[in-house]
Amino acid sequence: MKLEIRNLTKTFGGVRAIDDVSLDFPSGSLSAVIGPNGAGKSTFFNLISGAFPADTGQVLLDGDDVVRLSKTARMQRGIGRAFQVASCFPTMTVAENLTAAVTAHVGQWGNLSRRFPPPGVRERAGEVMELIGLSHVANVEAAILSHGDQKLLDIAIALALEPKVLLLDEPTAGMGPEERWRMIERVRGLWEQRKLTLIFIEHDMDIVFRIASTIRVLCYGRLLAEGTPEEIRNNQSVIDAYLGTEAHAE
Ligand SMILES: Nc1ncnc2c1ncn2[C@@H]1O[C@H](COP(=O)(O)OP(=O)(O)OP(=O)(O)O)[C@@H](O)[C@H]1O
Repeated sequence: MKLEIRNLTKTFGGVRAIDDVSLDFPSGSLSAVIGPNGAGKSTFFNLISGAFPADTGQVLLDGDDVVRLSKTARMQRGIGRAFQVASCFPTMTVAENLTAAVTAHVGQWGNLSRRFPPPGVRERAGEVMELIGLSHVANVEAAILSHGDQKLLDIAIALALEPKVLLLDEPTAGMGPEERWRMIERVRGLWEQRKLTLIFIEHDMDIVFRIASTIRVLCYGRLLAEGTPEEIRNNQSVIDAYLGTEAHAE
Protein backbone atom coordinates (compact mmCIF):
# COMPACT_ATOMS: atom_id res chain seq x y z
CA MET A 1 0.00 0.00 0.00
CA LYS A 2 1.28 3.42 -1.01
CA LEU A 3 1.45 6.19 1.60
CA GLU A 4 1.66 9.81 0.52
CA ILE A 5 1.98 12.74 2.88
CA ARG A 6 0.99 16.14 1.57
CA ASN A 7 1.78 19.45 3.28
CA LEU A 8 1.29 18.04 6.75
CA THR A 9 1.48 20.58 9.59
CA LYS A 10 1.06 20.34 13.36
CA THR A 11 1.75 23.03 15.93
CA PHE A 12 1.81 22.72 19.71
CA GLY A 13 1.40 26.20 21.15
CA GLY A 14 4.11 28.15 19.36
CA VAL A 15 6.10 25.07 18.26
CA ARG A 16 5.77 23.86 14.69
CA ALA A 17 6.43 20.20 15.41
CA ILE A 18 5.71 19.25 11.78
CA ASP A 19 5.92 22.06 9.29
CA ASP A 20 4.54 21.56 5.77
CA VAL A 21 6.05 18.11 5.23
CA SER A 22 5.34 16.23 1.97
CA LEU A 23 6.74 12.74 1.44
CA ASP A 24 6.00 9.63 -0.63
CA PHE A 25 6.39 6.11 0.69
CA PRO A 26 5.93 3.72 -2.26
CA SER A 27 4.20 0.41 -1.71
CA GLY A 28 6.63 -2.15 -0.26
CA SER A 29 9.36 0.41 0.54
CA LEU A 30 11.60 0.32 3.61
CA SER A 31 12.38 3.81 4.88
CA ALA A 32 14.01 5.34 7.92
CA VAL A 33 13.08 8.67 9.50
CA ILE A 34 15.98 10.27 11.33
CA GLY A 35 16.79 13.61 12.91
CA PRO A 36 17.88 15.25 16.15
CA ASN A 37 15.84 15.07 19.36
CA GLY A 38 12.71 17.17 19.07
CA ALA A 39 12.86 17.15 15.24
CA GLY A 40 9.25 15.99 15.03
CA LYS A 41 9.72 12.29 14.20
CA SER A 42 7.26 10.90 16.75
CA THR A 43 4.78 13.65 15.95
CA PHE A 44 5.04 12.68 12.28
CA PHE A 45 4.08 9.10 13.20
CA ASN A 46 1.29 10.36 15.47
CA LEU A 47 -0.18 12.33 12.58
CA ILE A 48 -0.02 9.34 10.22
CA SER A 49 -1.57 6.93 12.72
CA GLY A 50 -4.20 9.44 13.83
CA ALA A 51 -3.04 9.61 17.45
CA PHE A 52 -3.00 13.41 16.98
CA PRO A 53 -5.16 15.40 14.56
CA ALA A 54 -3.19 17.33 11.93
CA ASP A 55 -3.73 21.10 11.63
CA THR A 56 -3.57 20.91 7.83
CA GLY A 57 -2.42 18.53 5.13
CA GLN A 58 -3.28 15.09 3.81
CA VAL A 59 -2.41 11.48 4.59
CA LEU A 60 -3.18 9.45 1.46
CA LEU A 61 -3.44 5.67 1.49
CA ASP A 62 -3.42 4.40 -2.07
CA GLY A 63 -4.79 7.82 -3.00
CA ASP A 64 -7.54 8.06 -0.34
CA ASP A 65 -7.18 10.84 2.19
CA VAL A 66 -7.55 9.42 5.72
CA VAL A 67 -6.44 12.53 7.60
CA ARG A 68 -9.84 13.16 9.14
CA LEU A 69 -10.40 9.53 10.14
CA SER A 70 -9.98 8.26 13.71
CA LYS A 71 -7.03 6.16 14.81
CA THR A 72 -9.19 3.03 14.76
CA ALA A 73 -10.54 3.75 11.30
CA ARG A 74 -6.99 4.25 10.00
CA MET A 75 -5.94 1.00 11.61
CA GLN A 76 -8.78 -0.74 9.79
CA ARG A 77 -7.56 0.83 6.55
CA GLY A 78 -4.13 -0.75 7.12
CA ILE A 79 -1.96 1.58 9.20
CA GLY A 80 -0.21 -0.29 12.03
CA ARG A 81 2.07 1.06 14.69
CA ALA A 82 4.40 -0.25 17.38
CA PHE A 83 5.69 2.03 20.09
CA GLN A 84 8.95 2.95 21.78
CA VAL A 85 7.49 1.58 24.98
CA ALA A 86 5.77 -1.79 24.82
CA SER A 87 1.98 -1.54 24.89
CA CYS A 88 0.91 -5.11 25.73
CA PHE A 89 -1.12 -6.41 28.70
CA PRO A 90 1.66 -7.19 31.22
CA THR A 91 -0.11 -9.90 33.22
CA MET A 92 -1.20 -11.84 30.16
CA THR A 93 1.00 -14.37 28.39
CA VAL A 94 2.38 -13.78 24.92
CA ALA A 95 -0.22 -16.13 23.42
CA GLU A 96 -3.04 -14.44 25.34
CA ASN A 97 -1.91 -10.98 24.26
CA LEU A 98 -1.90 -12.04 20.63
CA THR A 99 -5.19 -13.88 20.89
CA ALA A 100 -6.73 -10.71 22.35
CA ALA A 101 -5.28 -8.57 19.54
CA VAL A 102 -6.53 -10.92 16.82
CA THR A 103 -9.96 -11.21 18.49
CA ALA A 104 -10.22 -7.43 18.61
CA HIS A 105 -9.15 -7.20 14.99
CA VAL A 106 -11.81 -9.58 13.76
CA GLY A 107 -14.34 -7.37 15.53
CA GLN A 108 -15.13 -9.74 18.38
CA TRP A 109 -14.43 -7.53 21.38
CA GLY A 110 -17.39 -9.11 23.14
CA ASN A 111 -15.53 -12.41 23.04
CA LEU A 112 -12.47 -11.17 24.87
CA SER A 113 -13.81 -12.13 28.26
CA ARG A 114 -14.87 -15.61 27.17
CA ARG A 115 -12.80 -18.62 27.94
CA PHE A 116 -12.45 -19.77 24.34
CA PRO A 117 -11.56 -17.42 21.49
CA PRO A 118 -13.65 -17.40 18.29
CA PRO A 119 -12.72 -19.98 15.61
CA GLY A 120 -9.51 -19.36 13.71
CA VAL A 121 -8.21 -16.79 16.18
CA ARG A 122 -5.83 -19.07 18.05
CA GLU A 123 -4.34 -20.30 14.76
CA ARG A 124 -3.85 -16.76 13.51
CA ALA A 125 -2.24 -15.71 16.81
CA GLY A 126 0.04 -18.76 16.50
CA GLU A 127 1.03 -17.76 12.97
CA VAL A 128 2.01 -14.26 14.08
CA MET A 129 3.97 -15.71 17.00
CA GLU A 130 5.81 -18.03 14.65
CA LEU A 131 6.49 -15.28 12.14
CA ILE A 132 8.06 -12.99 14.70
CA GLY A 133 9.87 -15.76 16.56
CA LEU A 134 8.06 -15.72 19.91
CA SER A 135 6.65 -19.26 19.93
CA HIS A 136 9.22 -20.41 22.49
CA VAL A 137 7.82 -17.89 25.00
CA ALA A 138 4.13 -18.37 24.13
CA ASN A 139 3.16 -19.16 27.72
CA VAL A 140 5.35 -16.57 29.42
CA GLU A 141 3.74 -13.50 30.99
CA ALA A 142 4.52 -10.35 29.02
CA ALA A 143 5.84 -8.56 32.12
CA ILE A 144 8.68 -11.03 32.60
CA LEU A 145 9.86 -11.22 28.99
CA SER A 146 13.29 -9.83 28.11
CA HIS A 147 13.26 -6.24 26.88
CA GLY A 148 13.85 -7.40 23.29
CA ASP A 149 11.03 -9.93 23.42
CA GLN A 150 8.66 -7.27 24.82
CA LYS A 151 9.44 -5.08 21.82
CA LEU A 152 8.87 -8.05 19.52
CA LEU A 153 5.54 -8.69 21.21
CA ASP A 154 4.59 -5.09 20.63
CA ILE A 155 5.39 -5.48 16.92
CA ALA A 156 3.54 -8.83 16.88
CA ILE A 157 0.43 -7.12 18.29
CA ALA A 158 0.65 -4.52 15.54
CA LEU A 159 1.06 -7.34 12.97
CA ALA A 160 -1.96 -9.20 14.33
CA LEU A 161 -4.02 -6.31 12.99
CA GLU A 162 -2.72 -7.11 9.49
CA PRO A 163 -1.28 -3.72 8.60
CA LYS A 164 -0.19 -2.78 5.09
CA VAL A 165 1.80 0.20 6.33
CA LEU A 166 3.79 -0.41 9.52
CA LEU A 167 5.30 2.38 11.62
CA LEU A 168 8.02 1.37 14.08
CA ASP A 169 9.17 3.96 16.59
CA GLU A 170 12.75 3.09 17.59
CA PRO A 171 12.42 -0.70 17.40
CA THR A 172 15.91 -1.20 18.86
CA ALA A 173 15.78 1.40 21.66
CA GLY A 174 17.34 0.23 24.90
CA MET A 175 18.88 -2.94 23.40
CA GLY A 176 22.44 -4.12 23.52
CA PRO A 177 24.40 -4.39 20.24
CA GLU A 178 23.73 -8.07 19.62
CA GLU A 179 20.02 -7.96 20.45
CA ARG A 180 19.72 -4.85 18.29
CA TRP A 181 20.96 -6.62 15.16
CA ARG A 182 18.79 -9.64 15.82
CA MET A 183 15.77 -7.36 16.13
CA ILE A 184 16.54 -5.48 12.96
CA GLU A 185 17.09 -8.67 10.96
CA ARG A 186 13.71 -9.89 12.13
CA VAL A 187 12.09 -6.60 11.15
CA ARG A 188 13.70 -6.83 7.73
CA GLY A 189 12.46 -10.41 7.37
CA LEU A 190 8.91 -9.33 8.19
CA TRP A 191 9.06 -6.52 5.71
CA GLU A 192 10.16 -8.93 2.97
CA GLN A 193 7.69 -11.64 3.83
CA ARG A 194 4.66 -9.42 4.33
CA LYS A 195 5.51 -6.94 1.55
CA LEU A 196 4.86 -4.16 4.02
CA THR A 197 5.40 -0.49 3.47
CA LEU A 198 7.65 -0.11 6.49
CA ILE A 199 8.81 3.14 8.07
CA PHE A 200 11.00 3.22 11.15
CA ILE A 201 12.43 5.91 13.39
CA GLU A 202 15.95 5.06 14.49
CA HIS A 203 18.85 6.80 16.17
CA ASP A 204 21.45 4.12 15.44
CA MET A 205 23.02 5.20 12.18
CA ASP A 206 24.74 1.84 11.54
CA ILE A 207 21.31 0.24 11.42
CA VAL A 208 19.77 3.01 9.35
CA PHE A 209 22.53 2.97 6.75
CA ARG A 210 22.55 -0.81 6.60
CA ILE A 211 18.87 -1.54 6.06
CA ALA A 212 16.91 1.50 4.86
CA SER A 213 16.63 1.94 1.11
CA THR A 214 15.48 5.53 1.57
CA ILE A 215 16.21 7.88 4.45
CA ARG A 216 14.19 10.95 5.37
CA VAL A 217 15.75 13.55 7.64
CA LEU A 218 13.60 15.84 9.76
CA CYS A 219 14.95 18.90 11.53
CA TYR A 220 12.84 21.46 13.41
CA GLY A 221 9.72 19.92 11.93
CA ARG A 222 10.84 20.33 8.34
CA LEU A 223 12.14 17.90 5.78
CA LEU A 224 15.87 18.61 5.65
CA ALA A 225 16.82 15.92 3.12
CA GLU A 226 15.80 12.60 1.61
CA GLY A 227 17.76 10.07 -0.37
CA THR A 228 19.65 6.81 -0.39
CA PRO A 229 22.03 5.99 2.49
CA GLU A 230 24.93 7.10 0.28
CA GLU A 231 23.30 10.43 -0.54
CA ILE A 232 22.38 11.13 3.08
CA ARG A 233 25.81 10.18 4.40
CA ASN A 234 27.36 12.76 2.09
CA ASN A 235 24.76 15.50 2.44
CA GLN A 236 26.45 18.51 4.02
CA SER A 237 23.32 19.95 5.65
CA VAL A 238 22.57 16.57 7.24
CA ILE A 239 26.14 16.31 8.49
CA ASP A 240 25.92 19.82 9.94
CA ALA A 241 22.51 19.35 11.57
CA TYR A 242 22.79 15.79 12.74
CA LEU A 243 25.42 13.31 11.63
CA GLY A 244 28.36 15.52 12.52
CA THR A 245 27.03 16.05 16.04
CA GLU A 246 26.65 13.63 18.89
CA ALA A 247 22.88 14.16 18.79
CA HIS A 248 22.27 10.75 17.23
CA ALA A 249 24.32 8.85 19.77
CA GLU A 250 22.25 7.36 22.57
N1 LIG B 1 1.87 16.36 22.97
C1 LIG B 1 2.70 17.40 22.83
N2 LIG B 1 2.41 18.61 23.42
C2 LIG B 1 3.24 19.65 23.26
N3 LIG B 1 4.38 19.64 22.53
C3 LIG B 1 4.71 18.48 21.94
C4 LIG B 1 3.90 17.32 22.06
N4 LIG B 1 4.49 16.31 21.34
C5 LIG B 1 5.62 16.85 20.82
N5 LIG B 1 5.75 18.14 21.17
C6 LIG B 1 6.84 19.05 20.77
O1 LIG B 1 7.00 18.91 19.36
C7 LIG B 1 8.38 18.90 18.99
C8 LIG B 1 8.71 17.60 18.26
O2 LIG B 1 8.67 16.51 19.21
P1 LIG B 1 8.77 14.98 18.78
O3 LIG B 1 8.60 14.17 20.02
O4 LIG B 1 7.88 14.72 17.64
O5 LIG B 1 10.30 14.90 18.30
P2 LIG B 1 11.19 13.61 18.01
O6 LIG B 1 11.95 13.92 16.76
O7 LIG B 1 10.36 12.39 18.02
O8 LIG B 1 12.19 13.60 19.25
P3 LIG B 1 12.97 12.38 19.98
O9 LIG B 1 14.03 11.91 19.03
O10 LIG B 1 13.55 13.04 21.19
O11 LIG B 1 11.95 11.32 20.30
C9 LIG B 1 9.16 19.09 20.29
O12 LIG B 1 9.46 20.46 20.42
C10 LIG B 1 8.18 18.64 21.35
O13 LIG B 1 8.43 19.30 22.57
